[in-house]
Amino acid sequence: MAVTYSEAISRISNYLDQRNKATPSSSSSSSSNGDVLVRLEKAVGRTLAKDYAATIDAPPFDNSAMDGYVLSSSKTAAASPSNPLTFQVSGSIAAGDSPLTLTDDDQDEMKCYEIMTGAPFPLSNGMGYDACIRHEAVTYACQDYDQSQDGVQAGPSTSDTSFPRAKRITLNAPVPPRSNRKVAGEDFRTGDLLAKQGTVITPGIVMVLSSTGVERVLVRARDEDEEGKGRRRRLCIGILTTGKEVANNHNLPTGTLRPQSTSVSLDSNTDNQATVAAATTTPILQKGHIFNSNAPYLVSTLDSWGHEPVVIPAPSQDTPEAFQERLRTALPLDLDLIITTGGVSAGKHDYVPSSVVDLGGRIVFHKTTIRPGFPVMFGEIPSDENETSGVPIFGLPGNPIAVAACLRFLVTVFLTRCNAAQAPSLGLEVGRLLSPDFSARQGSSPATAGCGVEKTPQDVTGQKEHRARYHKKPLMTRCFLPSKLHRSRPVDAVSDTDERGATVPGLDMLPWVEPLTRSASLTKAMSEADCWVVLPEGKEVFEPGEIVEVVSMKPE
Ligand SMILES: Nc1nc2c(c(=O)[nH]1)N[C@H]1C(S)=C(S)[C@@H](COP(=O)(O)OP(=O)(O)OC[C@H]3O[C@@H](n4cnc5c(N)ncnc54)[C@H](O)[C@@H]3O)O[C@H]1N2
Ligand code: MOO
Repeated sequence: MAVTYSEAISRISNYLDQRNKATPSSSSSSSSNGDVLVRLEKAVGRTLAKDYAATIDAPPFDNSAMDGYVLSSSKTAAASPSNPLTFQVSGSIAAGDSPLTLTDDDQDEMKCYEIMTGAPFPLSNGMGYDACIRHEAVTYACQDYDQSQDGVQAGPSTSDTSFPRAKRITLNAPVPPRSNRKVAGEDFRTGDLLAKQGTVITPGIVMVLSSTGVERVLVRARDEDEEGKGRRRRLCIGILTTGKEVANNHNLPTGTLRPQSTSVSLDSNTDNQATVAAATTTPILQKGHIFNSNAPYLVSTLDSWGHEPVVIPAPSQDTPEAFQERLRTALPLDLDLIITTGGVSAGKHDYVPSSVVDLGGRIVFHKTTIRPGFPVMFGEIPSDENETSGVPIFGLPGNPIAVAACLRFLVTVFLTRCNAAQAPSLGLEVGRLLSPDFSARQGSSPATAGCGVEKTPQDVTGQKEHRARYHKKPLMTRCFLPSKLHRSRPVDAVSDTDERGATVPGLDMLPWVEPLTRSASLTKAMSEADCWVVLPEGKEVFEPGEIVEVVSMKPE
């Protein structure tokens, strides 16, 4: 059962109340002059010394936003409760698989394939399987169930949504064309400028650059005094990313990042161009794979907050056994916290929560009514030796913006309550909501983050321009939207009057906030965002000009 955001926070606090933990600290610094090449995840707060453009389309291929079934939407047009349509399940497509090429047979008959979140859509000549339906939205004939195989059973807390093994599925309603399909290039296209020379690097920029395969960046030199961070206590935090589709391009140093400096000074280098070129060559991406943006995002953010991220090598295979083995080998590192990404929702390979249980640990909560980040899990696995308390573990969803939201709004609660180290204050302020036209930026990606912009009735008839749109979200969900803060009034902002046209004093003093995306996977929006807009539970519709909570994303 999903818990509310406030329940999730109080469970984290209660969990920590029951522990009494201290953590050691360490410090280091390095110095250099001239432009330097530094590892991307060490570059937050530094200034870019050159432009960075995308070297691939992102996502690189059309892929599924949900765990479910991929089929031809046109064949579902006649489906209704009185005319249920049955589809044969021909096979399964996992994230990391090469895109399947459909046969004529596949296209002619009432067939479908299981497809997992992030898995490539099948290739076809035009017609093809264009849409995915979530597995929770189909029905199964009883004799088709076989939950005893395939490691599908995911433990007590996930049994409600584990992926059934079925030979046939039945639909009672048409599937809209291209549903739940994330389209190649909808985030950004090859050649798009992702970050300009002179920009101060934020974790959001780390996210977008790493999703195009950048590992090191050229930055301006500075006197590295580490901003006094060494005086603060740090938590040692293990980072483990899962998913066989995630290319292991970011050979992030395993173990702590602190002791070594990976920067290369170009000041006295006679072969600067060649060095930069060699360090900025994009690694080759296999079909069906994506670059890992979660690990660099987590490492860089935690590092900039003064913690000590430790990269745990990715599991050798995408199996529960290999994942559990990695967790076991990380235990002697004496970690204060483990953060994993991916594998927590409803797919066949989503084994993180069940692995926590299999390792003898416990789940404190799994799923919260937040978007993005709904499937997030928090729990504990037993420690290595005779420790009385185990190692706390956050299982964050795989979608990069869900990772960012969960880090900011759940993991920071843990850090603050642990108190040892720096956790950024929420930097709360309020701003007035702008309702931009998301469609310009969203491609055809579904609103996996659960919040969208809808037209008012007047807008639908074409009588008003887009500022008449409003934000709509599920009533009891809390939404976190990566947004841009405008200190001066944007041209298309609504007026400072109330519904009756009366001027509201003081309203013109507030900044404006422009949500940039409602998707959980568009990393480019994260690179442009400087704050989060928080849309609370209990309210579905947010009008343009409405006052909302704003949380800064600026590096501390
Ligand atoms: N049938 C359903 N499908 C999905 C549901 C659901 O309720 N029913 N929930 C959706 C939501 S919400 C989210 S969020 C995602 C999260 O799923 P997982 O945590 O299991 O994550 P994955 O499936 O492994 O990956 C999701 C997505 O993110 C990409 N990814 C994974 N790791 C990385 C990385 N290190 N760097 C960049 N991108 C990464 C991955 O390729 C997928 O596209 O599930 C929905 N599905
Ligand atoms: O809740 Mo998931 O995090 O799309 O976005």
